[in-house]
Amino acid sequence: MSERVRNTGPGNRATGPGKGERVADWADGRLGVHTLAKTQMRKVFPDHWSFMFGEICLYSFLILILTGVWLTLFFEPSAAEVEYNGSYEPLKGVLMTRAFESTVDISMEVRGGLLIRQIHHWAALVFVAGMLVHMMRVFFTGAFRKPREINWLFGWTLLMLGLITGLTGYSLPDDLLSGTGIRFAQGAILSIPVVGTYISFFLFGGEFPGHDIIPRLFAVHVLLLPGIMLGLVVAHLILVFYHKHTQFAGPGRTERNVVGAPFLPIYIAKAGGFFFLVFGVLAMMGAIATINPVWALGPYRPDLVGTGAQPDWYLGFSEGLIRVMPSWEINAWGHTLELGVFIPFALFPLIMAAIAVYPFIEKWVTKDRREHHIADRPRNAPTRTGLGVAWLTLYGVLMVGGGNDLWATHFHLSINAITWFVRVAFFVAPPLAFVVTRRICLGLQRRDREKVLHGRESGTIKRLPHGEYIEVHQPLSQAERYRLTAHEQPRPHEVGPLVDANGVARKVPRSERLRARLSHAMYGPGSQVPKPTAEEYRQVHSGEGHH
Ligand code: HEM
Ligand code: HEM
Repeated sequence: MSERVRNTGPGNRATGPGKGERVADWADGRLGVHTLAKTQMRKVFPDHWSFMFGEICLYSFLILILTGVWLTLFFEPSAAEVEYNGSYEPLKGVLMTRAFESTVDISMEVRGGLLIRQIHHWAALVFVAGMLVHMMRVFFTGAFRKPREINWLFGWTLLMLGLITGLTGYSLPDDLLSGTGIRFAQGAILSIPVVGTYISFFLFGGEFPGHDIIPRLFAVHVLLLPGIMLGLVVAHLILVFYHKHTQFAGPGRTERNVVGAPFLPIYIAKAGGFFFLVFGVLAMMGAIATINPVWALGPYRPDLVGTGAQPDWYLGFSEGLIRVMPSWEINAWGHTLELGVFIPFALFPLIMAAIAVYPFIEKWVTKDRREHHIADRPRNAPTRTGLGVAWLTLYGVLMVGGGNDLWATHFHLSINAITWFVRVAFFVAPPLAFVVTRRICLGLQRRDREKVLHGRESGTIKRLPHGEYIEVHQPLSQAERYRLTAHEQPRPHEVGPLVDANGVARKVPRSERLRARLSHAMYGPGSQVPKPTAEEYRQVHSGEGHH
């Protein structure tokens, strides 16, 4: 016992450094980890429930890698045709690709195979959902502002790569549903003017479906995209560390400090626990909720399409774009331009790109070059919040379009009526959502103002001696009043007088006028309720002192 203590302990003057210390010294001399750990491990992270979404992305991504590597041990990305002879009776004697057969084998023969497959698929759905919610959290709190614009772009790239990784994974098992997905993608590629056919032949190694696409998608799915994503995730997290996390306004919190718990030991314990929680929930979903039962769908055949064929949820909006688009087609000089497919195909990246460039547009409008480490409350940026909700509404409307068949069968509606509803809602719903959201934000700002000036409604009604009824208001704490009034209320940008002092017309570039107009939309009188001033507060609370 005493031997062990002597060898592994910190050591003393008589015995010199302990073994553990020597190993640590050796490693530190080569990696410099001590200095790194000393500066980084005590890094402080602020706490808020919405900061958990980034962690959900991270953990589901790790779970995808773990389960994905396991799946590669059994999955065979081969389009070679085989006759099924496994244990699942209904498929006996059916011709299929080896890819499909190996997926059925993973589900039926490999011990725990179905569970891992299902965890992988559920994790993919949660991963993309996590990214969308995390992105919207960052958007609504303005956490993309300087210095985090590049990290916003890293994140956005992760989202795009996540969508493609999901699509390539979904296509691997070569069941009827995934084959339909590949066919859909090929149709979209074919619609590209001039080069569409060439690209399709290049990707598929000849006519659709061919023998090459599954092995190619496999390499892309298990190696190329996860590799790039892993690198980007590391870069993303290094930047989160480097910039420090944003925090919500509160007493003692400034643009120059971070108030929260240290990474080690508090955050690492919380994060570790949360990882297992996410893993546990995904394992439970994988265990109890069937997802992609490929054996019931059967192998892919180019001449068949199953009813109710749907992509995974996150691609529902691209499906919607295609389904609701009128089938416009132009035939000229012996060529066909398939606008009914090409326009939606081109709109898809544009809708996504709008979100990528937003921070730069906002910066151009506000001309704000300062760093921002205090997160906005969404209500205090009504125009931005309105735009975010409008974007989400568009996404939602298109998802309804993508599932038009399911809406029709489940709610006994006409599919044409749904298609027309989506066509109209595509143009009407986002602006409507924008206006309604802005009004709600302004209403909430007004409520904050009331609360600061008059306190919180207590629900207690009092009758005064002269007969008047009043509701007793409880004053807010000083900390709460600070929280509700800490935000800035910038003035909109003005173009200034259009004639100079000598009465000569001043040239104002069109871009400047546009900027001033947008700036008014963001910060004009209709976009923010003036927050109470100290003078107003004093007036309300001087003398009469009650509600
Ligand atoms: C694989 C996907 C992703 C992972 C693993 C990930 C992970 C994280 C984590 C753990 C944080 C710190 C905690 C938090 O704020 O939630 C964070 C912050 C951040 N993420 Fe992501 N993220 C991903 C995707 C995205 C996307 C899609 C965007 C935006 C388009 C984005 C933009 C940001 C920004 C700007 C921050 C800094 C936020 C702040 O300081 O308030 N991330 N990310
Ligand atoms: C970013 C992350 C990833 C996403 C979104 C994703 C998504 C998917 C999806 C939706 C499927 C279809 C599952 C099914 O059969 O129902 C799939 C299959 C597959 N994935 Fe992934 N995956 C990811 C990462 C990985 C990684 C890192 C690997 C391996 C290193 C991997 C290996 C596989 C394999 C071998 C299959 C085919 C087996 C099967 O379908 O059961 N995946 N993936």
